[in-house]
Amino acid sequence: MSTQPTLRPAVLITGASSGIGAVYAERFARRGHDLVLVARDKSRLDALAARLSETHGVKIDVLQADLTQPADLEAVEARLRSDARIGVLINNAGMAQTGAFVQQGAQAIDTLIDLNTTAVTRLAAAIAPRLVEAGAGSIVNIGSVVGLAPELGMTVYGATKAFVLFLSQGLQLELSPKGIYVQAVLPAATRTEIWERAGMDVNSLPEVMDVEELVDAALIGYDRREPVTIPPLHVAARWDALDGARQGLLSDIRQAHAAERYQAKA
Ligand SMILES: NC(=O)C1=CN([C@@H]2O[C@H](COP(=O)(O)OP(=O)(O)OC[C@H]3O[C@@H](n4cnc5c(N)ncnc54)[C@H](OP(=O)(O)O)[C@@H]3O)[C@@H](O)[C@H]2O)C=CC1
Ligand SMILES: N[C@@H](C=O)C(=O)O
Repeated sequence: MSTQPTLRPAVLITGASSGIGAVYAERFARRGHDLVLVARDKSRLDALAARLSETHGVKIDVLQADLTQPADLEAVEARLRSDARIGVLINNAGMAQTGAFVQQGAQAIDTLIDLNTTAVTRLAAAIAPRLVEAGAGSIVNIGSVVGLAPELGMTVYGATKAFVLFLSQGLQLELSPKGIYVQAVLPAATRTEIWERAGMDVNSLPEVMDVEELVDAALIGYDRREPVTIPPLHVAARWDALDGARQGLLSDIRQAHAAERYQAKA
């Protein structure tokens, strides 16, 4: 990686070996950012890094890591803590899981939660103090519209993505006043390997977005500093209404007593 000072922060992207992460890598390289690419498949990362650095003239480091493995996760955390050039974290690595809840084994549940929630939180926690100290930087967390409302066969996956949205909104509250931009991106079905990896045929879906269109839309939200970007949502007011209703509900929470409908009848 360059030791030359640069105006553009380096970007660390998890899950950069394919799909959404690989397109983020290409787009940030095109914008002139140096990159740190993270995933398990080193040969794919090396090939992407070689192509992007040759095409765009940026410096690219590859960090092979299985983010469900404690030692690997710690290595990425250490990089985020110590490398002052990294000013943007794209928390993208994730996996899907479908099927009935009663059929899911403990190991599969652990792996899903470790990758989709624990790693996302730990990596944000690793970079945040340094960004706060600098008073600048961005954290982008890739959630999913599946995290907005429960769907049959997606219970644990959806719960992990609801966590990502909640985490992002909490980080916005805490970090925005300190100059940090936090974005939650919520794709719907997008044409990537995630479907095949989870044993699903993407071609059986009625509608699918191309991955380049998804990332380009997410980057428009990023450039506008949107807190929540939902590229497939065609009526933006729907999100405002949902978020507003949640805040409205909070105004009717009274902590001192149970609501009248829960008062024991005399
Ligand atoms: N595609 C879709 O329809 C949607 C996707 N999303 C979200 O987008 C994100 C990216 O997924 P997408 O691009 O679609 O899928 P892909 O399967 O194409 O990409 C997933 C990326 O995560 C990496 N990854 C998987 N497991 C691990 C692990 N244990 N440790 C480190 N890296 C890992 C993979 O690389 P490697 O195998 O080399 O480790 C790969 O680079 C995910 O968070 C997903 O939930 C959200 C909504 C819809
Ligand atoms: N990744 C997809 C589900 O498997 C999604 O979030 O839509």
